[in-house]
Amino acid sequence: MTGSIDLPLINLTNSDFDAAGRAVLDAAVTYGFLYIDSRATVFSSDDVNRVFGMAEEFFQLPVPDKARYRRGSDNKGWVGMNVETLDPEHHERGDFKEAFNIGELQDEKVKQPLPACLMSRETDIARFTNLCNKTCDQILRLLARGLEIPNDFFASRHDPAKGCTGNSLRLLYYPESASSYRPDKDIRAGAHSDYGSITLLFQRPGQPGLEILTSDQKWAPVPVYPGDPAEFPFPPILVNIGDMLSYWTDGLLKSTVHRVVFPHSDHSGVSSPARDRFSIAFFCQPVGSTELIPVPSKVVNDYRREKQDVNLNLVVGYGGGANALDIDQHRLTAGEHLQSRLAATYNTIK
Ligand SMILES: O=C(O)CCC(=O)C(=O)O
Ligand SMILES: [Fe+2]
Repeated sequence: MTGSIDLPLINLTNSDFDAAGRAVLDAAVTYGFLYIDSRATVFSSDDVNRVFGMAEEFFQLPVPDKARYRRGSDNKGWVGMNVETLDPEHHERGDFKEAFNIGELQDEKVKQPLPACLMSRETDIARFTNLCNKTCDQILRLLARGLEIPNDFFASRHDPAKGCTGNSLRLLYYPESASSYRPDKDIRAGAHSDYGSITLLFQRPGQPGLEILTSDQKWAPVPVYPGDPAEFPFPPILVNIGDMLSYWTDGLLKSTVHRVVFPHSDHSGVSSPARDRFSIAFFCQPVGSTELIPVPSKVVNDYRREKQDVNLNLVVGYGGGANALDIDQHRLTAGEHLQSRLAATYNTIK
């Protein structure tokens, strides 16, 4: 473990589009992670709090009630405690968490069975996912700007009008440790890289736990706030690059490995109080048929040439997938990649 990491804080509404594009690209190349300043987003704190409120209500339901909405092969629905194993190589037992996955909406409607406490908030869910889509669109355009390719290169390949994207809104609940918790075996979310293009992560004040694997292979905690909490209406949105953007840019953008741990002892040996953690993740993915071939960018080409020259070894480690690329292989589509990663995570590979 190392000290917590200072990730860049980006204002998406910066009127200097070129400067914002360079800043987003730089963060994506250096860390694969950045914060979006919550003082300048399309979200209000109410938008965010409403979704956390419904998550709290849902996860409090008795297990048999939640089990009626169990995750199916379409990846939608409830995932119970110890069911998903994000890092099967290092953890026998599934992650110490629950989740509820909401698939892509159509015409503002949720296309899966929902319990009453979520169904009655369908309009809030639709509003929130629209805002997530808008935010991802802004980020994808800034990345394209930074890579000096047409601004809509990525955004147009994420357009739901062109086919299913597999975008997913995920409510996450990590209970305070319970009697079944085994410190030697349990982790809240095992080390992994994300599968899609970009992930937006919403966190709550006082509920830390996310760590990222730095380039020197050390775990660095990511604070909920990158500064004084009093300055922000709600915690800045954490954004990370997923495997698909990494494939797409030949590893230039980093799909950084991360995990969620229980609160650590501080340096005086005093443990932080054990608490529940809630988070909301929005996984943004390209349209399923999109081929993940290197983008026509001079910045990417220069990087590829440099990489060949120094014969750089990319890290392919925890959870599988991060930055792995073999462009001579069969051209992977976004849909194929997503299916293979989900199969590995839920142990359905034969
Ligand atoms: O809850 C979190 O902080 C992170 C969750 C995560 O990394 C994931 O679901 O991919
Ligand atoms: Fe993740």
